[in-house]
Amino acid sequence: AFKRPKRLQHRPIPSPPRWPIIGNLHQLGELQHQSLWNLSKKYGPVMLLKLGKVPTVILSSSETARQALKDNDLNCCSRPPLAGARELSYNNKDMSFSPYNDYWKELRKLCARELFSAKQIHSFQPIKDEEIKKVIASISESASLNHPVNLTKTFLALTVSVVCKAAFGVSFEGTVLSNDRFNKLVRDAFETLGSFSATDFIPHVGWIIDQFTGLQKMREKSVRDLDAFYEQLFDLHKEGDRQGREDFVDMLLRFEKEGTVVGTDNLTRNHIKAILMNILLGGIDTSAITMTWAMSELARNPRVMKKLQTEIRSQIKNKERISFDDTDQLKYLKMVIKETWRLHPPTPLLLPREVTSEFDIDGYTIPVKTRLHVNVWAIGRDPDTWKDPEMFFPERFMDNNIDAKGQNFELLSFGSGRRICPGIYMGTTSVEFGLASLLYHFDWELPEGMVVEDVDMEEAPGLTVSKKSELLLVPVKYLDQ
Ligand code: HEM
Repeated sequence: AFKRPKRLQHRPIPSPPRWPIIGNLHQLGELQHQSLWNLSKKYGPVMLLKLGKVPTVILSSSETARQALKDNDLNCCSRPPLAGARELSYNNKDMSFSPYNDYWKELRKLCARELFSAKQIHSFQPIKDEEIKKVIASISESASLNHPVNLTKTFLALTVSVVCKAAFGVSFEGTVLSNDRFNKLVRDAFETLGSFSATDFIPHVGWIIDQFTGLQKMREKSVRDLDAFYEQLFDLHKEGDRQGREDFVDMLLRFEKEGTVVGTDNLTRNHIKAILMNILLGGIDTSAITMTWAMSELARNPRVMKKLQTEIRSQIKNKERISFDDTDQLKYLKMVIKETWRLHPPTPLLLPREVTSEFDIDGYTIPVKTRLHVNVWAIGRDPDTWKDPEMFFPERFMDNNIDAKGQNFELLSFGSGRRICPGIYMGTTSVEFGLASLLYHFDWELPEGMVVEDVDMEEAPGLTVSKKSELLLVPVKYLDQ
């Protein structure tokens, strides 16, 4: 048989030893980004794993991430077919898990215009004002009783209510997903999306394993519960029932009725459900997770908390509402949020990409059909990029222009390239507004008997990574108002 001359042979990509059938699956552990980080310290920033039958390359440095997401974006901007995602997205009819095709391109354009534009997001401000008012009133009550507030739940409830009203035009209370159920549903959905499912990796018999481990059952339950929620939303949007401006759901339902073609597809109910899933899962949890991690870091770093509150209080003074112009001036707040994303990127391995044309990274050839993960969590802790990487030190962003908008490969919390998160502005402004409001109105103390070392920073597994234990802090009303 023909053999390539030695000098033209591909260098094999460094790879940990593997077992038959499962390959390297056993090395992943529960917190995959951490296991992969440890492996990359030994095997380098371009590392090949065999996850069952699927060749998977993990990139763990800003330089290798740049080569993939910038220099070769077009060669790797598709998504692999995944069993869990397929069910939750009605056969990949959503934006996040759709392969790279005309439907995805048109859908992204449509959502950019109708949902993610600065104009749309500014139009949601009255909703945010109203919802934050309720949150502040409820925290004030806890403050007067000296009771701790569960900030994990508070942030989730805030983003749920804002997103539901803004994007879905309905009040979340009273829908089939009451708060606590919603919380569990979102975590389960992300866990099923984040677990490496045997169906994807082991041919023919993998699905039996997923039945056995209960993953399939959990997945079916997530799909069923979410479906009931979308159906209720559609009922609430029935013609004639509502007045006022057309919201995002009204618009999608109108497109369905008019037989609108998006790329190659006639928009159907299932397409709409899949798109709503993206907003529900993509838009709510990530922002809430960011705020919870930020407050946890602030609780552990009283110096940073004080400095940030001084900035916020001198900017806001006695204003009744916090505007976009206000948060835009809060330079230290922006640094605190970036530092939070460096250490706690909500989606630590981004969403997986699939290679559609062969290309090279660091001289290694990445073949077609390879699955690609960028370990953003590892990049945020890379000692070659960051001095004292484990330290929470927002001032590190003072002397550089690094931001998270996809141009700086050291900070990739939203990804980069064609698949970059379309909700950057929506997410960033929500996080800025939520944190500024709570830090303006209250000082935050640790519950009685706790010291800063007791704030637990352990992570919970999933496609998005949240803080494992809930964050409880005691609010003290800021009286200088
Ligand atoms: C702090 C907030 C957020 C973070 C950290 C975040 C993070 C991410 C990341 C890492 C990706 C994958 C990028 C890649 O594969 O390269 C992504 C994709 C996506 N995000 Fe976000 N996100 C946030 C907020 C939002 C919001 C508010 C929405 C919508 C309401 C949203 C909707 C989406 C969608 C639809 C995609 C899929 C894009 C595609 O594949 O074309 N995200 N996000």
